[in-house]
Amino acid sequence: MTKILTTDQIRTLDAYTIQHEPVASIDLMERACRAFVEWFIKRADTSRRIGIVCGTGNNGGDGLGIARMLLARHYTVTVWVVEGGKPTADFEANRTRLLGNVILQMIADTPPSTIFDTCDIVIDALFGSGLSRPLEGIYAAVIERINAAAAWRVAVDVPSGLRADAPSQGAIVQAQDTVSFQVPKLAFFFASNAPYVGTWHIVDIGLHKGLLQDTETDHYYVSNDDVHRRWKPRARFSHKGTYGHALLVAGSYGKTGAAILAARALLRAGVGLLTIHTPVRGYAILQQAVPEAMVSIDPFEEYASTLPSSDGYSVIGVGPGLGQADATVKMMRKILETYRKPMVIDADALNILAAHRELLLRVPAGSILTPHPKEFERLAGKTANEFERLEKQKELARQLKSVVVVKGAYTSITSPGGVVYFNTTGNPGMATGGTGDVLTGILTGLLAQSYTSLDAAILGVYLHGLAGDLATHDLGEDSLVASDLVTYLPAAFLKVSGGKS
Ligand SMILES: NC(=O)C1=CN([C@@H]2O[C@H](COP(=O)(O)OP(=O)(O)OC[C@H]3O[C@@H](n4cnc5c(N)ncnc54)[C@H](OP(=O)(O)O)[C@@H]3O)[C@@H](O)[C@H]2O)[C@H](O)CC1
Ligand SMILES: [K+]
Repeated sequence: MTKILTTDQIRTLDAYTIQHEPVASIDLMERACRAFVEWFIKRADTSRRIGIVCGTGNNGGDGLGIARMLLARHYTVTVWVVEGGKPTADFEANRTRLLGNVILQMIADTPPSTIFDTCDIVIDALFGSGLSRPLEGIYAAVIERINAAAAWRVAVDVPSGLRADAPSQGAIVQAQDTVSFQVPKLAFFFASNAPYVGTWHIVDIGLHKGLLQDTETDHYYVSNDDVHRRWKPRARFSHKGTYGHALLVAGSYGKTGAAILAARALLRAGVGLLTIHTPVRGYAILQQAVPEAMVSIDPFEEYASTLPSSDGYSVIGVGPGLGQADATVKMMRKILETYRKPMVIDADALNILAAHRELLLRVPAGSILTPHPKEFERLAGKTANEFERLEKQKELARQLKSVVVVKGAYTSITSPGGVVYFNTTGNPGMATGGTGDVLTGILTGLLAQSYTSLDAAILGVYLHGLAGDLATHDLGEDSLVASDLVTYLPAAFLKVSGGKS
């Protein structure tokens, strides 16, 4: 797992590195500038006219150092400094080092709208992790000009105006790319900040490895290696019983497709045996569409009302296309009163829990809940921003002793212990009906194979998004449909298992 640290933790790491490497602060800044420039010159040649907008803190100091290095590589660079804050020592040191290479353009008042017209690229080095309040006045005016420029906007460390660890207000640079030092910031993982952060990139600036390792955090993001470590190869002498028998309670009249998608994904996730419980109207369709599954037929025609005994199943996945009929609510109540093993609860099953809160506390420990933001709001209440929502998500996971997965651009997975894992696969092509049903199937299939609920969630969410990425590679984003995720799931497993699955 790769850590996401707070700005206070990064500051502590800075100070510790300076003291124990040891390295002078200005030389650590030099390392940051060099790391940024190494990244930058791979993406822009010297024909591109560059503007660098600096504050007077260390983010601005980075900007001056970057200017000096790009000038030395024969780039055309214009440097603006927005006057206002007390210059830091490292800013001054880099201002001195830049003397003679370029005339600094000082900005004291609102600049003309044409100020950045001659720039192909604007590098934002106004503010970084030191931002402590909304930007106003001259800073807001300059940011307005930066955002209006037709240039490619690249932010140094953090887009100016964005708080790294808290909700942001006021003027914020809308960067297409953010090049951040050593670790990403929590704000990068919230959909509402995507217009400011753009695509984020991490460059290593050699902060003290030992302390980095020992620094505790509750926030991680998931990489392929992490997921590979969680995937379990199959033993040679195993049989279908080894891989569990899942019960999928899904489908209602007009929404049998959700049950088909979830069932197919469940099977592709490797479950040993699958039984689908569905109303009469779904029986023939499911037997035809998913021949590998057995079907348990509900006495009701159009929606599920009565579960067969839930014994003998390793896991129950409930929700896709279920509907919220009274008889279905009664069935949910019965399941939650009698079944005590982990469940995967999604879609209408979540909405039933939200509408009948006494049922929420009956969720068996070790379950996985998979709400999208709207379903989460119904479960946990409205929140002002994604930071607040994340705290509620941790609280719900703790309360239910279960894993809560909130689906989104960076799906977040919260453990009962309050640790959060941000997924890093997936793409906008997956914003299409049925992808949630596929995820429910994958998670149920993994849980049936005795993955812990946290491993099943981290592995399953990653595989789901990876299948989407592999599908998009061949099909594009516009035409992606939920069934493609099932089709590409085997390829995702092969990638995660290093070809051994
Ligand atoms: N390990 C690393 O990541 C390294 C990062 N580096 C760079 O350093 C910056 C952080 O630099 P810092 O000087 O701490 O802060 P900023 O440059 O972001 O901001 C400068 C000061 O501005 C003041 N401030 C805060 N909010 C506002 C505001 N809304 N309006 C006006 N001024 C504001 C604040 O001072 P106050 O005393 O006023 O609070 C800031 O100190 C990091 O982002 C990297 O770019 C190093 O180069 C190397 C290591
Ligand atoms: K910045």
